[in-house]
Amino acid sequence: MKDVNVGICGLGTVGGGTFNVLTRNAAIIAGRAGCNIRITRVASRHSRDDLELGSFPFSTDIFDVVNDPDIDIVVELIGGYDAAKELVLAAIAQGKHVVTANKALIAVHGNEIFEAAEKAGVVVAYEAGVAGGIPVIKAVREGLAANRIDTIAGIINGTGNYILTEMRAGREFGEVLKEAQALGYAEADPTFDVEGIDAAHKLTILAASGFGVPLQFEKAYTEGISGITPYDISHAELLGYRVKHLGIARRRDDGIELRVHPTLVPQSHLIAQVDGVLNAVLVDGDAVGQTMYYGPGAGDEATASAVIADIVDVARAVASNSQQRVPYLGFRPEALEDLSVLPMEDVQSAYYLRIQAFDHPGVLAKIAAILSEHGINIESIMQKESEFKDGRIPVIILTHTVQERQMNLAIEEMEALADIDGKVVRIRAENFN
Ligand SMILES: NC(=O)c1ccc[n+]([C@@H]2O[C@H](COP(=O)([O-])OP(=O)(O)OC[C@H]3O[C@@H](n4cnc5c(N)ncnc54)[C@H](O)[C@@H]3O)[C@@H](O)[C@H]2O)c1
Ligand SMILES: N[C@@H](CCO)C(=O)O
Ligand code: NA
Repeated sequence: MKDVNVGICGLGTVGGGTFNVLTRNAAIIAGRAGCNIRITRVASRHSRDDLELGSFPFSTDIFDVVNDPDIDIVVELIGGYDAAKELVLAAIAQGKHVVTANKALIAVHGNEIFEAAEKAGVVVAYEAGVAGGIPVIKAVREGLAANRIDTIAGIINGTGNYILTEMRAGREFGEVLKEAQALGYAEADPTFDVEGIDAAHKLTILAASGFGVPLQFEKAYTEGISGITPYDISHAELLGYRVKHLGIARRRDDGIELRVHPTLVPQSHLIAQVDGVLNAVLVDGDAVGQTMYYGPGAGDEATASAVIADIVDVARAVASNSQQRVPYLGFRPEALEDLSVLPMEDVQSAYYLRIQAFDHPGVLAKIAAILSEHGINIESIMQKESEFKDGRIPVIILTHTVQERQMNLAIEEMEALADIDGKVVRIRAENFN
């Protein structure tokens, strides 16, 4: 059997997991790949005493991997933008294939990287970057190749889902975030998880590869979970909904909705049942209907599973000298459609609203009149006995689907009423029927 040589850059959570699984399952993997996949070099800022690294060269300089003429595949697991981009472009320039788990890099610099890789005839594979161990890029680019895909939505950040799940059980945000960091789930900068930036990176990649459009991360709408209160989580539950942090991409005739935000989903929907570090991605194709992909979204060996699946794909091509490639974004570059991301005001959604009203006669009628003027229908309304004993009563409303522009105007008018205290809390809601 032929040898295919792999160099790993970055020996942290994912690098360590990749090393361990490739070593432990070498025979199984060789049987599937039809070649021996050998780690012949590792580079990282620090070595790891807990790994049995063996006799191959280890260095602290990642460019030692790129410059090693014997290496066929460079595995980028350092994370971040600048050094990773330099590394990947240098590998491509040397005619080496690249496997990465770095969704930030692909979402922000992917158009440029893929163009360079196409010219050089090398693969840049990124399955581990999207929904961790779930083979969702494989599903979207290959398994669903027959379909026109119009909706991709799901829970695509493990850390955020872990936090929301634990908050539902009454735990405190900061404490749970620290736990997710200790478990190796969180990004180097955990605001990427909590503020939805990481989910927006992944959604950008999913939308591009599912819809066949260029990567447009800078136009994604991103709202995090740091403003979600236990009060709204429990009141959503009373209404039969669960608060989840979702990425939602919709292809419409006039453009693409690309948005990450906390979302109410019916408790009965499969997505509502996805807890902890697990992720789930729902894909709606015109031929197949709705399919859902579920599994661990982060963690060392779960993510390594996806890294190695990409290594196997590339190794098969290297070992058989094949020039056949799956296009980077599922579609040939010349077939990508010039469809741009819609402004958030054009997005359509249902809404959960929490309004702190003073207990004045007629206040409910005024709220209803404002909503009605903007064509917003009420699905249900709940007026709570004041828990604050200060004359304010929370009014909770669930609306039908409406354009965000209309909702913005209605909220502005409600907040201007003397009968209403402070800001109206708004959380979007989706049914995915
Ligand atoms: N942790 C997860 O569950 C997970 C899941 C999917 C994708 N990812 C992605 O995988 C990548 C790695 O994440 P991680 O959690 O393993 O991070 P990590 O911080 O645990 O590991 C990164 C490693 O790279 C090394 N490194 C960083 N920059 C370097 C440089 N310039 N030169 C040499 N070494 C350098 C660090 O010393 C560290 O050992 C990131 O892009 C991340 O977004 C992580
Ligand atoms: N920080 C990311 C890692 C997986 O991409 C998450 O929690 O989902
Ligand atoms: Na994946």
